[in-house]
Amino acid sequence: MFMKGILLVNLGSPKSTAVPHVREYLDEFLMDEKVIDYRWFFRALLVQGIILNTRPAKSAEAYKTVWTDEGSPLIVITQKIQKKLQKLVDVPVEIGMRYAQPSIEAGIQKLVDQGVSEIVLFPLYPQYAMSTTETVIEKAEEVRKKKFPGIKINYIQPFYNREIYIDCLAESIREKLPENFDALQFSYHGVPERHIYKTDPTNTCNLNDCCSRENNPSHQFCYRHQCFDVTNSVIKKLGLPKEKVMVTFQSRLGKDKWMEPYTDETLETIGKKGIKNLAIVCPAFVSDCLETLEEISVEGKHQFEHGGGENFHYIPCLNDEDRWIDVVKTLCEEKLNEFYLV
Ligand SMILES: C=CC1=C(C)c2cc3[nH]c(cc4nc(cc5[nH]c(cc1n2)c(C)c5CCC(=O)O)C(CCC(=O)O)=C4C)c(C)c3C=C
Ligand SMILES: [Fe+2]
Ligand SMILES: [Fe+2]
Repeated sequence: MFMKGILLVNLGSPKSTAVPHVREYLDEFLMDEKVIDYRWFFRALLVQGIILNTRPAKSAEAYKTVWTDEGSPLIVITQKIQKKLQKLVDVPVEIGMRYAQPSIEAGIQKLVDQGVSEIVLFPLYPQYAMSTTETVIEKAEEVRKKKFPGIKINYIQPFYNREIYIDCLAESIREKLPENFDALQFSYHGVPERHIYKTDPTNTCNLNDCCSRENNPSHQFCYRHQCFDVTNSVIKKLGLPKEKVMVTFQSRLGKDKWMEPYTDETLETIGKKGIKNLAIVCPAFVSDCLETLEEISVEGKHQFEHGGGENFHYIPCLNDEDRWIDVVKTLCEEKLNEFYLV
């Protein structure tokens, strides 16, 4: 009898806010060729020769502002999701991080120690990206082949267009929206434009109208399309007019051209254009983390106020809301059941 289990995978955080730990984490993260997709020599030159000289100290300061007594918000929230899900399913649930600890390997080992040989692995990213879903699957396959050749892994695909997820996100936003707002901004983590072209198997995405066209086969791997699709589906559910909604991309790094418009530049300018009351949500993240709690809630608020805005309202991620745990459960159970079919 094959025993099944679930591995929830998130991005990962440094071990602590100490600069050496942040450096170690950034080194692993940014030396991933699915994240900084230059050839090894140029990646090492950029990451180890330039970025790691200054960024760890700056990032460590940022992490200090969001760190809790229990640790990194991203990891603490992922653990909360694990605990709640574990109460709802009768197979073991563990977590693994793509970078740093607890690793994907440690998560699989914990499952194997409990007798599991068939794993449903859930990359906790609604939209597909080379730097998220793809690198998680690649890493898990590498670990499986090297260390656990006898186990099977079934991967949950990006769920950006699943109705249960859209309903859940829309309801969560509806509950948290302030009574009066001039605009609702959807701020997604950005990626370099090059990544979109690189992962498009059809070579048809022009980073513009193609992302909004219906049924283009490039959509399956187009992060940009998937971000717009989530936005459109959610605002339809909320009954919001398009004129009241903005989509922007945050967290860019380096000198490459990233997807536009940029969140920070938008926040700096919209106040003067008459948007005084802003609500902002970050649906590329299922759990709050440095990029939402510091970059948006704190820095983004300053940028908005600096540019003439008045009321800034950050809408938290789904985190461990019960309705989201139900979605996680449903998506996991679908994949668990597929094991019976093969
Ligand atoms: C949600 C999806 C994410 C995508 C897509 C993504 C791409 C991406 N990120 C970087 C560089 C950095 N990201 C950092 C933090 C970070 N990124 C995500 C998610 C996505 N990244 C999360 C959830 C977090 C937070 C982690 C935490 O511990 O809370 C950081 C580190 C922090 C910092 O120094 O700002 C970097 C660097 C690139 C280059 C990239 C695509 C190519
Ligand atoms: Fe596209
Ligand atoms: Fe990132």
